[in-house]
Amino acid sequence: MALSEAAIKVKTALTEQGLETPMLPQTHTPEARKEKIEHHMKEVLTLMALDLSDDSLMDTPRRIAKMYVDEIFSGLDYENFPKITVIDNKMGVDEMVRVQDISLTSTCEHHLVTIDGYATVAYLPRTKIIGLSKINRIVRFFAQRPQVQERLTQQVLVALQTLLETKDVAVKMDAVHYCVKSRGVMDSTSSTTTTALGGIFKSNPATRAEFLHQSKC
Ligand SMILES: Nc1nc2c(ncn2[C@@H]2O[C@H](COP(=O)(O)OP(=O)(O)OP(=O)(O)O)[C@@H](O)[C@H]2O)c(=O)[nH]1
Ligand SMILES: [Zn+2]
Repeated sequence: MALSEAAIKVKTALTEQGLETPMLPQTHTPEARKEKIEHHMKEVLTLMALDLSDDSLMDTPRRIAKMYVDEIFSGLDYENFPKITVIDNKMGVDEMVRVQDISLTSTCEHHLVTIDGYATVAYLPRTKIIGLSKINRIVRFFAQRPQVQERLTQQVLVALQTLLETKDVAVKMDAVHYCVKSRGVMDSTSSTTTTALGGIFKSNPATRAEFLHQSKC
């Protein structure tokens, strides 16, 4: 399947800015990927001494393969980039558009455990306006990869800057990392905030403050 024009533009911009996830070219179809992952997951679980002949565990390798390829890591494949609706700003909107409390689950690339949080995204329309749900879908696309929160925040910024043809975009994320909560340092209360500010959100203190202080997350 050919990639959409939006997917190609975003991928190119991320690569040029050194913000693309370290990835190899996709060499297998999704079905072939699932088969191979299932095979290797069987080995991993068997090495952990789990009895995969048990009826509750039997399908776990297949479930994990399907979950990786179709769900939590589907954002590694630009064929899954959301269909984007961008329209010309004929009505001349020039005030901040903000979508807040976008729920976000991702996966930490160091431990492959959950990152759970919220994103707030804002932009100042110039020539283009984007369908609101597409902002949530872009956040979700990049969240469905193994991630570090800083890169995820930047990827959403650059994707929107590219599609909206303006630098005036801001992204803030607040998330709990289960690699910090459920293992390792076992801190159950801390959360991490990251911001990526472009254009006027970076250069103008009032716009920056308006975004940072009014965003709930
Ligand atoms: N900057 C950043 N670090 C992250 C993120 N997610 C996880 N990490 C950190 O990645 C680091 C990996 O450190 P290592 O020392 O190699 O791994 P580890 O031995 O499992 O470390 P501990 O978690 O401290 O037990 C840890 O400090 C994690 O907290 C993220 O989104 N951003
Ligand atoms: Zn981690």
